[in-house]
Amino acid sequence: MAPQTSAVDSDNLFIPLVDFSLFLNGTPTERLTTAQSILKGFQSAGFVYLRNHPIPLSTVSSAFHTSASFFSRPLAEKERLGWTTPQANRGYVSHGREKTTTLTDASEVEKLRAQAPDLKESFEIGREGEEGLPNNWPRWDEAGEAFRDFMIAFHGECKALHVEVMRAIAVGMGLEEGYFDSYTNIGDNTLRLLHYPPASKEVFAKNKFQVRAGEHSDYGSITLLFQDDRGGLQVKSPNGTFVDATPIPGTVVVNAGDLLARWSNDTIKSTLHRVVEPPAPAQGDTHPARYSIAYFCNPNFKSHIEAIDGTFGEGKEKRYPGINSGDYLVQRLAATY
Ligand SMILES: O=C(O)CCC(=O)C(=O)O
Ligand SMILES: [Fe+2]
Repeated sequence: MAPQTSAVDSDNLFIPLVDFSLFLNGTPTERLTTAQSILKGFQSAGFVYLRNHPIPLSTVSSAFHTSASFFSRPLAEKERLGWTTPQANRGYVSHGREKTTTLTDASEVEKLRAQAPDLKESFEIGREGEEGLPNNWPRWDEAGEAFRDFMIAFHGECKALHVEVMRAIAVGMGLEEGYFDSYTNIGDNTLRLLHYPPASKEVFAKNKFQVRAGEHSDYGSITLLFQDDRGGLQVKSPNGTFVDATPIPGTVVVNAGDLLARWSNDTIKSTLHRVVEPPAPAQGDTHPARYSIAYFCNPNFKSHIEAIDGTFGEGKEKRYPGINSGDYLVQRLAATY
């Protein structure tokens, strides 16, 4: 048996910490038991943490550095790369920051930003080569080119991990391991860089509803979430409380999205999560910035999603009609932007 360790074990929320190398390179028995642990994590918590995953830690670390240098650019430069439509779902998203654009003094900008109700900015990167939907790459000479080249490669590495996690789900379900391959091969996935700017303790103390990211579930198949060591991510437990999903260095947090829950006839859970004031003490009056990188995976946009074999029949009815993956995503994005 693969050892059962937990990343989170609180209030009936048990999120397993799984050694993914045992799925990729283990004995047939290790591969099977690892796949079963992963599936069980998605069925009970909707979340798993994977360690020893195939994306080198140095690559993840470079992704964070590259992201931080992107967000450190002047707001006006980033706003030129602005997100446009749910169909494109690419570009820079600033929340509650537009009013600061006329300020030039950095400390004034910082003060205003700390008071603003929405405490994050993001940059969305889609698949290269999707017809008519180019990425909004920055045109900042070498820095812009280096950013683009790095992120295209990182998108590809995350795409490969999506394929493998879906294979683990297939094996865990007792299906042929390539069952999902024809849904994951195109890579219609979105890489989202996230920056939660420094926020004063007071902003949170003043308003108990103040969060860095409001509670939500993700939309697609799975999300790969890389977080820094600040903390603040919380996952809703079966008891209805929010439990800290504490960062564990070297791991990637993987959670199931709504479309996978639907695809699995609700045997897999898509669980609510949010980002709140970090548990770590602020430096003086201010919490430092937090960075995270979310890679939202989807079945190929052209795929038709019908309940997975084995999740219905023998007294279990099919709960949802079939749906096109791309239409589903656009419909969900249109409701939130
Ligand atoms: O920043 C995080 O840790 C979570 C972000 C998230 O849940 C999302 O963007 O969907
Ligand atoms: Fe999320």
